[in-house]
Amino acid sequence: EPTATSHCEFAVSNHATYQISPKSIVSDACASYSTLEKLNRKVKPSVDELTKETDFFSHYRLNLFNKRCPFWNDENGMCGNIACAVNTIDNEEDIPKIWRASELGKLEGPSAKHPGKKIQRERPLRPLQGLLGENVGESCVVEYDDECDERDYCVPEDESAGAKGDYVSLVHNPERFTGFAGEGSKMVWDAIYRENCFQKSSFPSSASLGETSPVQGSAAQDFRNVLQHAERQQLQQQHLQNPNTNFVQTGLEVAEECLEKRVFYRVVSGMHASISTHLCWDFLNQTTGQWHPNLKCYTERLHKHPERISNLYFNYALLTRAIAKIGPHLQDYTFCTGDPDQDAATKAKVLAVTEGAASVPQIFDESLMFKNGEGPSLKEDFRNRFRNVSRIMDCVGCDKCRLWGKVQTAGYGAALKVLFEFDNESPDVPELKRTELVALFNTYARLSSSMEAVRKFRGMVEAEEAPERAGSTPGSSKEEDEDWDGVESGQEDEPELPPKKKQRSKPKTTNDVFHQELELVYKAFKAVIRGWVNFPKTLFHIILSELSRLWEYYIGLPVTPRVWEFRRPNLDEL
Ligand SMILES: Cc1cc2nc3c(=O)[nH]c(=O)nc-3n(C[C@H](O)[C@H](O)[C@H](O)COP(=O)(O)OP(=O)(O)OC[C@H]3O[C@@H](n4cnc5c(N)ncnc54)[C@H](O)[C@@H]3O)c2cc1C
Repeated sequence: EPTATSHCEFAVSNHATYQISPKSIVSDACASYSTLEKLNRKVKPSVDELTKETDFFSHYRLNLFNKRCPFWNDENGMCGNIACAVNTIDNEEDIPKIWRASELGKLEGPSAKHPGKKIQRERPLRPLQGLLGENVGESCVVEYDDECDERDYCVPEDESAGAKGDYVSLVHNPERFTGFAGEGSKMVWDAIYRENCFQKSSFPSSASLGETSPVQGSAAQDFRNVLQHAERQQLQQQHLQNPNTNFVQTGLEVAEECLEKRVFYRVVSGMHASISTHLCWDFLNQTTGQWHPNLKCYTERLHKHPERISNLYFNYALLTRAIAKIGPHLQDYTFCTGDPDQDAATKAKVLAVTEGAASVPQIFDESLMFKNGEGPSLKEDFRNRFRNVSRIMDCVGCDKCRLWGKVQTAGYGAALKVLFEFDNESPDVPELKRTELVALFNTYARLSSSMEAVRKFRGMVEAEEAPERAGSTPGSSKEEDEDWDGVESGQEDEPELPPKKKQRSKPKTTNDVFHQELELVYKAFKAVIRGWVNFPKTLFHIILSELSRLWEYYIGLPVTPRVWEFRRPNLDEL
């Protein structure tokens, strides 16, 4: 199995790298799918314990109701316009009220207002006066310091004057199907993805790590390469005449995706994939009222789009790195001022998670980002866009979706802050606020449970596709698990499958084996022919790039590193 270290380089983002196979490396991160899954199996119990069983991490303070959607005109404040309305099925009137989207989206469980300074002073140990429940340690929940820092990637929840928000229980409001759909959700997702349009000037060519190599490019790509080459030469000429000339190119290079922009997109898409996974896993059939995993929902939204699953795994790698990095800074953190026992227990649980996350080194290398000359302005742009995504969350017209949307954007924001603002060598380390820590660890827990759900869904898909293997428990056939992570499954909460899937399979006939073999031979034949057909084009690109390198050498310029190599074909693609 490829380990994190043996492949720790930025892979080329082409479709083949999205092949969801245990050995594939998640591009832009440095770990294979199976390494990440194995890590998740190890760390998930601690993550669940931390987020479900500690007062500190199971409550979140946010301003859920008093903020206006700043992006489109809505007279009624909270996205009350028709486009934002929650709707899934046409005849909602016909279904019982409790199964309607409007009900499903409502917040559940206890909630409490942020106490004013006076109450905080008078009742330091019970500032919420038992509103979240008698057993909740309020000194673990209330956040006293409301200051925010310009290094934040999210809009701090306490930004608007006066409204400090409410404390809500994350355990009482699981992220699951709510029925929020249609124009309302589409507008929000569209607005979020629009934030990915970075300014061209933010991207110097040196940031274009991992760009598609000419060997795999199209004709348009070749054309771009030639133009870029000419442009680079022109700049170099100018630089020779005037050493003050800036080496930043004028825009052609942004047709390529630079690493930072790709990371931004992947974070958003991975978050979207995680939300989709949860709503498909905890799905309500609004006509029968039954909650169950919805395989069709998963297949349509995720399985048919392996790049979305790849983005989900990428986010897991990114957050794992952030959690591992923050670990040492939490050794001296006080989680509960008024309850030393709970404080110690919470810290022990936090450290179990951070140490688990640190057990696979080099999962993501943040030092490769924002490191060139334009780093600071690019970082600024990156941060502002991320803040905008947080603001867009106020346009989500369903309370529970808005809650989890805000928790997760704050969680990714905190992760980015840890990755890009924490320098372990420097004494100037920004402090993470309570809200940020809660969001960070809960977002990690969301990704962790999405990965587990994807693993089980994958097993269900395989069981559907290969009925002869249906005798084994879905998602945990010994053979498959050994492929994926080298351990036998044994999860007690495997989903119930329809009865037909549980029947023992009939033994394979010679005919079945013959057809399977024939299919493999056909696929191998296709792969060979495809290789032959592509060979002249590949050769042409190799010659072109070598000539260009030769020319650079001849005129005394630094020679561009070679972009092609001999590699064995990837048999996973068969
Ligand atoms: C912030 C937020 C939180 C939400 N939380 C919940 C929730 O908790 N429960 C719930 O039931 N619903 C929730 N929703 C609604 C849910 O995400 C979907 O919008 C809804 O189920 C409708 O789905 P859809 O099939 O129309 O496609 P959508 O998921 O709305 O996707 C819109 C379009 O985006 C593209 N797309 C989809 N997934 C990805 C991806 N991963 N990467 C890149 N592009 C993609 C596709 O082209 C798709 O057509 C939430 C929506 C938002 C905006």
